[in-house]
Amino acid sequence: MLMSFKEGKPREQHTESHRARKMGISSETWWFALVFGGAPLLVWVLLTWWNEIWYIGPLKLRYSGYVKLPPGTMGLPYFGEMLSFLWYFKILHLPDEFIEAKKQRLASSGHHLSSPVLRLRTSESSVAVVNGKAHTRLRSYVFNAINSPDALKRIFLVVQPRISSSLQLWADKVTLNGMKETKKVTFANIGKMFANFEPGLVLDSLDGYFAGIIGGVRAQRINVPGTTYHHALKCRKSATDIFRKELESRRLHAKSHIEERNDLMDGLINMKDKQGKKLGDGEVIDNIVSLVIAGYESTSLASMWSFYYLAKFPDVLQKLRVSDNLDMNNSWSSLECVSQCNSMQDENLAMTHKKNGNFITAKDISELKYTNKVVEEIIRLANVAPFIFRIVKEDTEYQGFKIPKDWKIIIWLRHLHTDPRNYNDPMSFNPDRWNGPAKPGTFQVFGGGARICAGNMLARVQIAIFLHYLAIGYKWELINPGTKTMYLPHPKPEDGLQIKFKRI
Ligand code: HEM
Repeated sequence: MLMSFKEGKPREQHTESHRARKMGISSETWWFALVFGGAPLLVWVLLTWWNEIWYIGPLKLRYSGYVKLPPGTMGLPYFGEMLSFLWYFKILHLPDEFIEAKKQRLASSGHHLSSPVLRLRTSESSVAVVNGKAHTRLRSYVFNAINSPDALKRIFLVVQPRISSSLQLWADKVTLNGMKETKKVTFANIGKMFANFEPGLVLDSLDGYFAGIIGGVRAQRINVPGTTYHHALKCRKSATDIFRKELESRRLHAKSHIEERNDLMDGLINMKDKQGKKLGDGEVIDNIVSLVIAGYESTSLASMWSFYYLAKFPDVLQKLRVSDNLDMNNSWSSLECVSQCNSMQDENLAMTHKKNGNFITAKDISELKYTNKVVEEIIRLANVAPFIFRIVKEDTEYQGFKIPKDWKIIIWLRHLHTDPRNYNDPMSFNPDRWNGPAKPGTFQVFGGGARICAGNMLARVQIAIFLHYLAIGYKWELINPGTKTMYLPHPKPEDGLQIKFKRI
C-alpha cells in the first residue's frame, strides 16, 4: 500500500490489490463452504435418496412409472430408520411415540412397512427359520415336545422344584436383582427340560453363550471381530458344540437312561413324523438352540415383570393369595391365617391347602382362574416381544397401497396391546379385564397364524407356577419404584429390578 502510493498510482494499485485480495478471500470462502457445507449436504441428500432410488426405482420400472406405495421414508442406506428407532427406544425411552408416528403415516393400519430390517439367522434348520412343509414338520416335533398337554404334564414336575427352591434361596438374600434371579431359575429349568443338564460348569458356560447369542439377535449384521454380531456367532458355535457333545454321548449310550431323562433332546431324537422319518442331528441341535433363544429371555422377563406389577398393584397380589373379600389394607397379616384357607374361594393359598404339600398339576393350574388372568395381563403389558416380522410373498394390495413382493413387514404387537381402542385404560394393570375375551385380533403376545409361538402354553404355565409360589409364601417391595424401563433388546427395568424379598 505504501509502495503504491510512492509510485504515483496509489488509487488503482489499492483498488487492484483490494480486488485481488477480495477475490482471494471469496474463493477461499467458496472452497470452505463447498467442503464443509455443500459436500456434506450433497452426501446427505444422496444418502437420504439412496434407498428411494435403489428400492423404488425398480418398482417404478416394473409398474410402468406409477406405483402407490405406503407413505413413509426408506431412511438411510443399510440402516433404514434404525437411528430414529434407536433414538426413541434407547435414548428417549418412548417406544410408543415412535410407533405412533409410524402409525399416523399409515392411517389406521398400525403396521410399519420399511426398507430391509435386520435379523440374525440363528440356525439354518430350526423351526423359527425354515418355511413351508419343512416348517410344518419341525413345528409339530417341537410343539409335541414342549407345548402339548402331555409334555406340559411332565414339565410341571421338572420346573416346580426349581422355582420353589429358588424362591426360598432368594428370601435368604433379603435384597436381590429380580432380572438376574429370574434368569437363573429359568435357565436352570431350561437346562433340565431340554438336555437334562444340572446346575454346574456346563450350564454356566451355556448361560454365558446364550447371553452372547441373544445380545446379537437384533444387532447389525456386521461380522467383524469386536462386533456384537461376531460375538453372537462365536457363542452360537460354542453352544452348539456343547449340545453336539451331549447328543453324541447319548448316541453312544443309546437306550440307557431314557426313562429318567425324558427331556427335549430325547424327545426330538426319537420323534418320527407321519412318514416315520426322524430328525437329523443338526436339526435336533438347531432346534434346541433356537428354543432356548425363544424361551429363555422371554420367560425370565415375563417372570421378572410379575414381581414388578404385583409390587405396584398389591391388591392384585392379595387377590392371588386369597379371596377378594379379605381386608385389602391388611394384606400381610391376613396371610398368617392360612388355616382359614379351606373356607376361601380363591385362590393360591386355598390350592396349597388342598394339595397338602404335593406339587400342583396342570389341572390344578387350570382351576386357578384369577391366576390365569394375571398371567394374561402380565404378558400383555410386559410386551416382551414388541414386534414381529413377516415377508411379503407376492405383490399385495393393502388399504389402497401396493405392498411389493419381498418387502419386510414389522408388525407392532406392542401397539395392539397399548391402544386404548383395544383395551380400556391400556396402561393400567387390571387382570379383571380378562373376565371376557379380548377383541378379536387385539391380543397377539405370541404372534399369530402358522408361526404363532410354539411355546405359548409352556411360557404361560411357568409364569403361573411362579405366581403360585410367590403368592403363597413371599412378600417383596421395589427398591427403586420409579426406575426407568429400557426397551432394547427387550423391555426391562434399568436397575434390573432391585427388590427386598422376604418370606411371609
Ligand atoms: C412370555 C414368553 C414368550 C413370548 C412373549 C413369546 C413370543 C413369541 C412370538 C411373538 C413369536 C413370533 C410369532 C409369530 O411370528 O407370529 C414366538 C415364536 C416362537 N416361540 Fe415364543 N414366546 C415366549 C416363550 C416361548 C417359549 C417358552 C418357547 C419354547 C421354549 C417359545 C418358542 C417359540 C418358537 C419355537 C417360535 C417360532 C415358531 C414358528 O416360527 O413356528 N416361545 N414367540
